[in-house]
Amino acid sequence: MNRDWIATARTLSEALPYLQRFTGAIVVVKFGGNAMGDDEAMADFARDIVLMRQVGVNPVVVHGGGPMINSMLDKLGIQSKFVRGKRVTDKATVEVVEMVLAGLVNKRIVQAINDEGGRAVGICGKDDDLMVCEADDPELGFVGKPVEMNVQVIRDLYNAGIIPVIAPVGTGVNDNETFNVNGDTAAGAIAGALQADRLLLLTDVPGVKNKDGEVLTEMTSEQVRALIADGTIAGGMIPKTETALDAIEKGVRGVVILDGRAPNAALLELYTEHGAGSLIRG
Ligand SMILES: Nc1ncnc2c1ncn2[C@@H]1O[C@H](COP(=O)(O)OP(=O)(O)O)[C@@H](O)[C@H]1O
Ligand SMILES: CC(=O)N[C@@H](CCC(=O)OP(=O)(O)O)C(=O)O
Repeated sequence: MNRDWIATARTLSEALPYLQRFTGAIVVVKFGGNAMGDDEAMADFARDIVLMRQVGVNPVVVHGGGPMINSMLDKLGIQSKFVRGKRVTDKATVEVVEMVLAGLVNKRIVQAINDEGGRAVGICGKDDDLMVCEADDPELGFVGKPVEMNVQVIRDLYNAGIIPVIAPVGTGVNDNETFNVNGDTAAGAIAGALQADRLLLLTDVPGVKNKDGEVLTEMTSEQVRALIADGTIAGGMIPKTETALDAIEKGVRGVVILDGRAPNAALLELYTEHGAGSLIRG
């Protein structure tokens, strides 16, 4: 018999304890703009999500799209800068952010999942008042900090067999406000409110690296705080690791930062003994 088939059957058989462990689990997957790649990479991601759903997990996708916002802002001649990993967002910018995230990027992911045979429905933090925000910091303009989460809509969707795909655009406490929420922050707030079993943060590096550039496979909250304090964790990795700490404090059982460009990254993490990326636990 073909050796590859035998190896495939063995891999499936070895996955049994993991399949059992994650049946019924709530797994929030943050899909970062840098992890999205081309159509083939998008289809691979979508297939992994559909497979998770097929084997009894409740996947909840929260996405970013920073590079896609950058390219639209460029086309429109609008400048933007980042402070501590977050985009300074004025009125014109927040309109572009909503258009790109809740529109183009959200629907691209929804379509990719549906093309793989799943049932995805795309929403943003405004739908059913899912994510109510306040201004994070006056210096950042319309950047939102989630202050109230109404996650019943997410439960209603996954209980109906649907995969929710969520854009990190929030509503405000006052009427007619729109906030740009960092994708990691939104994913952490959603995972915390759902008391998720896992939060997977898919990005463009294999994990959190130490001073020597080596990936740390397991970390405690304390170790993460030390790496932020001494500057080893910088740029976009700051909101990501802060999100991890916050989510764990809110009751998420484990947060994994991993390379979304690696084939089948999420499946490797959930269903093999090797795992992938950096696992952060209390
Ligand atoms: N200690 C670190 N370990 C790994 N990546 C780091 C670290 N410090 C800073 N980074 C940077 O953080 C980036 C990931 O954040 P970001 O670009 O915002 O990703 P995403 O768009 O996927 O949310 C990496 O590409 C890397 O350049
Ligand atoms: C406040 C803030 O910075 N919001 C982000 C939202 C998108 C995002 O987080 O995208 P990635 O996950 O691809 O980085 C932004 O404007 O770029």
